[in-house]
Amino acid sequence: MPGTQFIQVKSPNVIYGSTAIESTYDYTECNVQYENDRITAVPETTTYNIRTQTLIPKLGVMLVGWGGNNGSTLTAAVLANKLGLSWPTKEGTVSANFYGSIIQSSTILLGTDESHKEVFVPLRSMVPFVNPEDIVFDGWDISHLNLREAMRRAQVLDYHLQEQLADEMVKLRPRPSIYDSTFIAANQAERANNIIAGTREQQMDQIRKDIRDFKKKNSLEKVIVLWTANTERFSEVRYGLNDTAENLLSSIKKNESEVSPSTIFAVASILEGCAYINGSPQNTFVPGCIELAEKYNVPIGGDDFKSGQTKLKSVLVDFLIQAGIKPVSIVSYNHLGNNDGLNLSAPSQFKSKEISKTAVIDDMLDSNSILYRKDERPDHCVVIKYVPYVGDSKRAMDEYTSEIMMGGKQTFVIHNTCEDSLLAAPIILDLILLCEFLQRISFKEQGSNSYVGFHPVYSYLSYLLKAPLTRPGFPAVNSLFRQRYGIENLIRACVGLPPNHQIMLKERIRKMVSTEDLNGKTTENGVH
Ligand SMILES: NC(=O)c1ccc[n+]([C@@H]2O[C@H](COP(=O)([O-])OP(=O)(O)OC[C@H]3O[C@@H](n4cnc5c(N)ncnc54)[C@H](O)[C@@H]3O)[C@@H](O)[C@H]2O)c1
Ligand SMILES: O=P([O-])([O-])O[C@@H]1[C@@H](O)[C@H](O)[C@@H](O)[C@H](O)[C@@H]1O
Repeated sequence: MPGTQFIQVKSPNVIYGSTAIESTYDYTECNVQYENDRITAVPETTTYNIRTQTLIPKLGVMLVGWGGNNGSTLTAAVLANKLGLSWPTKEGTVSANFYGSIIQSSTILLGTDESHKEVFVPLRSMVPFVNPEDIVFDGWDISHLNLREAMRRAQVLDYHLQEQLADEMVKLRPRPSIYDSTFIAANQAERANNIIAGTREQQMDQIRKDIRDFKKKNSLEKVIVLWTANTERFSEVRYGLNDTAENLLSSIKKNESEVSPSTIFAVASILEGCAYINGSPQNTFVPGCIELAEKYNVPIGGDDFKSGQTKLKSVLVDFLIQAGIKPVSIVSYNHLGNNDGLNLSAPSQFKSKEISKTAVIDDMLDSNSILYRKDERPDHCVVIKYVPYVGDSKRAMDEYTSEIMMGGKQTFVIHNTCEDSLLAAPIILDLILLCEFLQRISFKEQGSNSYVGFHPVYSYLSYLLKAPLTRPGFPAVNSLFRQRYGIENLIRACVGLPPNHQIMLKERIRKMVSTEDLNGKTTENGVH
């Protein structure tokens, strides 16, 4: 398989310019109409000119919760790859890699060669992405530990790797952050020694100042802010508080206690023109925050990294229902011993996680009215327990029971050890790289004069998130492979390639042979 040199598409539908790839793409969707008891499908094709800027910006990433297990692990992993580190383990020498990142470690089906062999190429070789090793990291944490101490506290990475990274990681120290003890578990209070004092407006102004300072000090062209801090309880959504952008800004000015730290970070990022991604399950994006992002056209995405137990669920339930098998009972239990688990041991914070872990199958259930009556749901139970000894090595145990033909039952019992931060770190990296890439794409309908970008709610990030935030009025898709196909086929569209349809006619249509091949006589239709 070729290295990661860029794949060139040779077609009249794509031009590789010095600063952009310009493609012409026939986008076809199928509009469904209901007429009494009849359903009608009406295909509709729109031809777009797609422009993908190819100049890669100097990118800065500011992590909220930088000193946590995920934040310190991601920072360490990128640094280890940048330095090309290897380290001894009891199984032998391990080298730094980006396994678990679809952009860094997955491939895409490009087509078939002359021997009909399918050719897969690195996803990142189709269009330019930021090189993770060029990212400049910064961030905030309510804990004052530097990243070397945080990495040690996390107990995620091997000792010999930590030792090699220590001198660089010790230089990184999280900025003071916004702490509100009413939003995260009381058991987090002892960590909170690195805090911005003042009103919500003063705190937001400091966050905005931090972003500008980071950008200027590192001569950055683009900054993305990502929340990987602890799970907050849900904020109340209330008329006059956070239902509109204006009311949300006014509530911050009035120091309203129901405006969460995560929403303040989101507002600060949007006002600074920086994309904001929420890696936790709380409802950071209250309606007023979404409206603000739309008003300033600043990308937002969330919620809650899809890293382990739920990621598997979004595959298994999709497979079962698409196979015409009816899941009737799903029990997802896990225990973990990291600080996230400690925070989640509090009821209000667990509730946020329970919502995101439970809602992930709704779109799949609604997709099959043969198996499920409207609003019929399987028993679905989510349990999370805090067991300090296992640390970041979360132990997930699932039982899926389904009805099969003629009253039969099928039951899966799964034990799934999810190394939480080593699964989440590449997810966070992909959220950053994909979010940055999406900002470089614009569309022009043929015949119109101007190019437009994506709606600021980046639902392409859904593949990486348990509770996908979508544009108001549009449904969430949780099926993992449908989410992945959306990303793949967007990338193909950017270089003028049609979607991967999997019909494979070249193999499956009977071969039309020339009449000379048969018996020297001309037959009517030349068909074998
Ligand atoms: N596989 C996974 O690890 C996974 C998957 C999905 C979601 N998540 C979510 O990601 C988040 C981080 O997970 P983690 O394992 O790194 O947790 P962690 O507790 O190790 O790290 C969170 C960090 O955030 C800090 N923090 C808390 N409130 C803050 C604030 N207001 N401002 C700045 N910093 C703050 C804490 O001091 C801590 O260092 C959690 O919300 C978790 O639910 C994790
Ligand atoms: O992503 P996933 O493994 O389904 O869900 C996980 C939870 O089950 C777990 O308790 C916690 O470690 C993480 O925050 C993550 O959200």
